[in-house]
Order: sequence, then structure tokens, then C-alpha cells
Amino acid sequence: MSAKNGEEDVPPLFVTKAAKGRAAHRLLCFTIMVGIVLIWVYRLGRIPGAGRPGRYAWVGVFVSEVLFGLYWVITQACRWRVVYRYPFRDRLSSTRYKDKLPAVDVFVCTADPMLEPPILVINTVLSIMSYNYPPEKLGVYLSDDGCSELTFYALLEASEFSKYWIPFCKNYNVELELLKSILVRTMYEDMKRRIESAGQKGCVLQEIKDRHKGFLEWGSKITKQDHQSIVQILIDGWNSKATDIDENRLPTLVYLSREKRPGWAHNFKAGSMNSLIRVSSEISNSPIILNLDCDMYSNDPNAIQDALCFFLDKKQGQQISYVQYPQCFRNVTENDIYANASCATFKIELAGLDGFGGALYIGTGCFHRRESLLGKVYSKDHRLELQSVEDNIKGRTVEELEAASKPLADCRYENGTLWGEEMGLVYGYPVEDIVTGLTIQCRGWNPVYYNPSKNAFLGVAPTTLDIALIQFKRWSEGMFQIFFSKYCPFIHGHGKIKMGAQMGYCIYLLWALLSLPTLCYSVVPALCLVQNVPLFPKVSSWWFIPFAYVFAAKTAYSLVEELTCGGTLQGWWNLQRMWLFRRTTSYFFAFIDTVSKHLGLSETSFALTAKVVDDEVRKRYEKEIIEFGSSSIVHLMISTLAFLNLFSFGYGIKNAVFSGAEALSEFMPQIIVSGLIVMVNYPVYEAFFIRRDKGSIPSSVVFKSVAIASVACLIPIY
Ligand SMILES: O=c1ccn([C@@H]2O[C@H](COP(=O)(O)OP(=O)(O)O[C@H]3O[C@H](CO)[C@@H](O)[C@H](O)[C@H]3O)[C@@H](O)[C@H]2O)c(=O)[nH]1
Ligand SMILES: [Mn+2]
Repeated sequence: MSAKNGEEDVPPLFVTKAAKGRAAHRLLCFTIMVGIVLIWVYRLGRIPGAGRPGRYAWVGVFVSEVLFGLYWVITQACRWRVVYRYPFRDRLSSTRYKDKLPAVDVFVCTADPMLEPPILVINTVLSIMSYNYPPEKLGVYLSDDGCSELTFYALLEASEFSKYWIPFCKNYNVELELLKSILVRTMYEDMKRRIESAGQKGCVLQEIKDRHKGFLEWGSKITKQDHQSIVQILIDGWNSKATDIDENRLPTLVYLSREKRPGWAHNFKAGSMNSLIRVSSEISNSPIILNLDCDMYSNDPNAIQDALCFFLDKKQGQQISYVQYPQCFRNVTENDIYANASCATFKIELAGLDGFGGALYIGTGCFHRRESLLGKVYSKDHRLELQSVEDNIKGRTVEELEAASKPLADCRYENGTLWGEEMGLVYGYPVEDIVTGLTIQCRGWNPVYYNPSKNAFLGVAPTTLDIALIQFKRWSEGMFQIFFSKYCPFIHGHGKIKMGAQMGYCIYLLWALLSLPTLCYSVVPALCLVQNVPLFPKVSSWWFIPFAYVFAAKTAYSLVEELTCGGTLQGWWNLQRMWLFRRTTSYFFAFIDTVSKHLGLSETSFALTAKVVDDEVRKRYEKEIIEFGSSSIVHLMISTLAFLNLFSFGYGIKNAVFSGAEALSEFMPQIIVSGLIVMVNYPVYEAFFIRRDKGSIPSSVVFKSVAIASVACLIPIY
């Protein structure tokens, strides 16, 4: 090995490569941009004069096209400089790094034993405990915001089962999904039965409770919203006596339920993560933290090694604050009916943001450097602390450690501190992850987005339309709030992160705003059509070309993108529908709620998504039949838009047939717009006219929406 300036020439642990086809993409962007500008020019030059019908409709459509166009520009920021990362896992196993492997703490968050069944939670925990990583360097912390003895009981069972399970995984090199051995399988099934039967009873049997002191914490009357801090170390992994059946060491396993009291804001997942950071600092204090949602199990026992390649790289590793993996799901059906997989987001957009140094932190599947998460500003001399867990413990007993860490999870602890502001995850936003990632980048760190070919983690995607839309409402609302806060990337990030990254953030932060032009485009052309007010150039005019080109090019582009990312044609079509549903419901209600929050009318909340549904619903999901089923305002909105466009499309066709070529040419673009909306809404009509199952649209919703749509058709156009 050669020596340069006294420094050893170490091979890098990862490389970064630019995506192919940049030039072609940029050329296409240019032509689309020309089309967009021509559309603006056309609109601007032909605003109907005062008093003429359709003047306001015209202006509305024009404003929508301006917003769509500008939004399109920022979505290209994310496609401009796409980069991919490639770690060299094998190089890490060389002797050079053998003793330098840092300890890793894994945080798992759960919040409700009904929506997130304990068996699901411990599946995640068990998958992490069997990582192919020195167990004495691994700590697993479960934060239970549900403060449930059922979850605690499940974790206790898991700690016992792990003694058989971990050696089994290591001997046979299996992962959770490949649970095949008869003995271990039976043990697992038995454990699962016990946990689920406790769940059905709603409590843990006294004879089981007598087996562990931890249950004493649930002695007095405690509720989810009102209880003391609970810290229980179930496996003290630093103790050489904590071993599995093969006498190999076990990872540390800790249960935490931070204190909650009425009147104290608990800040949802961000609060839970911050308690985890502090409690773990008292126990293992590992320099690397992996953070996972409770439904997201590890699918690759070597994922830690991959992530470490980034942190330990001699040249660039020092500045890396976190390594974010994509959020992939184990329950996505072939054509991804609710567009959960977001292929283009995870394969292209996030990699594109990474190209500008703006890799997002998306809350789960993310390895952090503890010090950057704590709020440290990047400086050149940061090194990963290699202090061992034993050193941190300083000979204290399990009871002493529990006693010392409990106060760190108390409500009062954060009073008058910088937690939630400059330390730990940021408070006040339902998307704590995005805003926290942004603040970390603004402190000079350089995160990495890594999308391995083998999924490192697999989570649970929503399986009903309601859950899918509620999730997007929380996200779009949270992100819109960030845009209007002091953390707006253009202000907070000014001079600190690249312009491309600032713009890239806005793809997501501005989701809620997009609801307005989308609603305008799905209502105004339809209403104008039934009132015989033309809004677009005639098909026979030259001006029709930019409209047609921009639409065709963007559509073809998104289709090609989806197919190259592994999606199906049907999946892409489903994405178009979800795109419309999200924008006209989730984003719209998020927009309204954000505005009302600014007026002080409501408070931030975090709507937890259910990870399990009943059998009937699950079967429909597996058959890719959309679950409408409830009569919420969301469904009223969806079916009103569907019927409005059905009416206008029908009217437009009828008119075209009777009024001849001239009218056809004039109204064709509007017929197309309504026709497309009708086509993507096909499942809505089907749910009303054909389906009879419980997931179809309640007739009350349909009657209301037909009434609203009919009345709307009578409104004169201004
Ligand atoms: O008060 C709370 C609320 C939630 N959670 C946990 O947060 C995680 C995410 O909640 P979930 O209902 O599954 O929401 P998702 O929409 O699936 O979550 C995505 O979006 C969130 C931000 O909105 C991020 O925090 C998540 O990491 C990201 O996966 C789960 O493990 C919950 O147990 C808590 O610990 N405490
Ligand atoms: Mn989730």
C-alpha cells in the first residue's frame, strides 16, 4: 500500500455514481418548458373582457396552469442530478475495520396495541436482534407510547424466544420470512398464540405477571395518557452471562414508555424519539442509531454493514449525518391499488435530492450519527466515538441503570431545554422527520440516500382508501406547515443548502397547495362544458399543439418512469387515480386545516395509521378492489367530482353529436379533460352501480354527490 503525505491510501468504502441519460432528460425538459410557456402566453393574451362569460373561469384555469407549470419546474430539480450510492460491504470485513465497528442502537416506536398489534411489534424487534452484527454492540430499544402491558408482555416473550431464535437464524442463515425449522416454528406459533390470547382478553394473566417485576409498573391505575416513566431492561447485553442457548452473547433489549400527563404536550413520535435518545445514552450510548417504525422489519441481516460503509469511509464519512433507506412495503399488491410503493419517489426523486446534498430523512429505515441527531454542528474533527458499552455503564446494575434513565423520560425533563428545538427531533410538526432532516443538513452535515437492490426493511402499507388518504393528509399538512414556518427551506436553508435541495424539498412541502389548481381543473372545464363556454383553443388551431404536447409528454414521461422503476401499466393507471384522489381530498383538507391552524382554530395532531384490518377488507385489498365503505366527507368529495365530470362528459358528447364539426373542435379539449377524469374514476361508478359488498360507496353518499353535482351544473359561468 502506498503512503501519501504520511497518510495511508485506504480504498473507499463507497462510491457515488451519476445516473445515466441526463442529457436526454434535460432536452425533454427543455421542450416541455417551451410548451408550458406557450400555454401561458396563449392564456394571458386571450382573457375574456369584463362582463363576458367565462372571464373568471379563464383566469382560474390560467392561474392553475401557472401553478402546475412552476410545480413541474421544481419536480425537475429532483431529476436533474440523480446519483446512486454503492457501498462495499466486503471491504468492511477486512481486519482494518474489525475493532473499529461502532456500537449501534436501534429504536423502534409503537403507539397503540390495537392499531399496532404486539406480535407485529416484536416481529420487528426479533428481526433486528438477529442482525449479523456483534450482539454485544447491538442495543434494541422499544418505545411504547401506548403504555400497554400487552406490548410489554410481548417483548418479554420475545426476549425469551430470542435465545432460540437468534442461534437458529445464524446457523441457518434465515430471515424472518423463512421461518422453517419445526422446533423454532412451533415455539414461535406458541408464543404468538399466547400473545394474541392476552390481546383478546385485554390483559395479562396474574401468573404471568408474577414472573417479571416489570409488570408492577402497571399496578396502580394507569392509562395511556396518564402514567409514570417506565424503563425495563429485559436483556443486559453487556453482561457476558446474557447468552442464547448456544452460549453466544445476546443484544441488549430495553422497554421504554415515557411519562405522559394530561396537560403536557407529548409531541407524538418526535417526543418518543427524543426520550429514546436520552434513555439509550444512559445505557449503551451507541454512536450510531437506527430508527424504525414498529411495522418495519429488517429484511437484510447485513444492512448495518452497508450503512457503516458510509459512516466509516475515510474521506467522506465524517460529514455524513444519516443514511436513509427507502420505505418499502411487504404488502403491496401487484398493481399497487393505492399507489403506496411510490416507485418514482424512491428510485428517482430522493436520489435526485441526494444529488444536491438534500437526502430527506423520512422517519424510518434511517441510520443516524448520534451526535448530529443531538444537534451538533458539523466540524472536521468529529470522529465516531468508539467507547464500549461497558465503559458507559461503569459497573452499574440493571436496577441502577433503570432508575438513572427513568427521569430522562419524564415530562418535566425537557422544560427549559433545547430539546425539540435545537436538540433531537424537532417538535410541532406532524412530519417531524422531514423538518429534522432539514435542520441537520443546515448544520453542515451531508446525509446519504441509499436504495439497495435487496430491500433492507419492509413495512406495512395502508390497505384501505381511508387510511391511505388520512396518511397523505397528515403528511401534506405537516409539510405545508413547514413551508410557512421559520424552517421554510428557502429561508432556513438559505446559504446553507444548495438551491436544488431547497427546491427539492418543496416538491413535498407544497403538496397541499396543489389541491387548488387540481380542483380548479377538475371542476371548471366541466362546468364550462355544460354551460357551453369554451376554455381551450380549438383542436384545429395551432395553439392546441402546446396543450397536447405538454400533456402527452408529461404523461408518457411518467409512464416510462413508472415502468422502468418496476411498476406495471395498471399500477401507473392506479397511480393517476390516487394522484387525483389525494390532491382533491387529502391535500385539500390539509390546506384548509393549515390555514385554520394559522388562524388558531385547531391544533397539530398525529393520526396513527392502522396496520391491521379485518379479514373481509383484507381480501378485497388482495383482490385490488378499492375500499370506499365509509361516508366521510372524503368520499363525498370523490364521488361529487366523479359525477360532475360524468354529467359534463355526457353532455359534451351529446352536444358534439348534434351540433356538428365546429362545436366539436371547440369543445373537444374539455370533453377530453372530463373524459379522462371519468376514465380514472371508473371504480367509483363501479362501486355504486355494480358492487354490493361492504366496501362499496354508501348510497347516502352517492345521492348527496349526485345532488351537488346536478346543482353545480346549473350555476351560470362568470
Ligand atoms: O404519538 C405517536 C405517534 C406515532 N408513533 C409511531 O410513529 C410511527 C409512524 O406512525 P404511522 O401511523 O405508521 O405513520 P406513517 O404514516 O406510516 O409514518 C410515516 O410518516 C411519519 C411522519 O408523519 C414518520 O414519523 C414515519 O416514520 C413514517 O413512516 C409508528 O411506529 C408509531 O408507533 C409514536 O411513537 N408516537
Ligand atoms: Mn407506518
